[in-house]
Amino acid sequence: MKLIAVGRMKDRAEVALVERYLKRLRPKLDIVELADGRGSPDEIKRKEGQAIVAACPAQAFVVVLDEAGRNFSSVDFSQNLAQWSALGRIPCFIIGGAEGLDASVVNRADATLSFGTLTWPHMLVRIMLVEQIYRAQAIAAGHPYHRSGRP
Ligand SMILES: C[S@@+](CC[C@H](N)C(=O)[O-])C[C@H]1O[C@@H](n2cnc3c(N)ncnc32)[C@H](O)[C@@H]1O
Repeated sequence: MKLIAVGRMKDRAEVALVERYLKRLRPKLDIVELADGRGSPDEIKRKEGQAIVAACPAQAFVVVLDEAGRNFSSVDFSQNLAQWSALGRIPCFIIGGAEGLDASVVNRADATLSFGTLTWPHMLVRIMLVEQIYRAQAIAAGHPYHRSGRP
């Protein structure tokens, strides 16, 4: 699996949180960090969008992180991730930068994933995504990391 994310994660506390889950993932998640674009907000989105689309493997199953995207329960996300992986296409997650995502990226999406209608900082989205991928794998494996607690 692959994650294409705009921006370099420098904060040690954030890096440690990503690493906490990243080292447990099977299959692994390769993270490709893209440099922040420069210029006006529109130019930034366009340049970052070009770089994101160029970094997507041709056959990838592209999952765009978007607050206007689809809300999954963790169990639903686990089942969908298994289905996407079974297609024989590499799941490729995308997180935009401070200006958000260009339409060219949203149009490339095979699926979208929302963490609610709140806008989150992109580095926090990265941390939450790797945790949810780990949770999805734990659910699929029947590992007790995930406890639904719901009746
Ligand atoms: C700081 S946000 C961008 C905000 C930008 N003004 C916009 O309207 O998209 C950076 C990235 O984090 C991700 N993101 C932020 N909030 C999200 C949410 N609630 N669900 C899913 N992804 C989110 C998206 O990929 C977004 O492009």
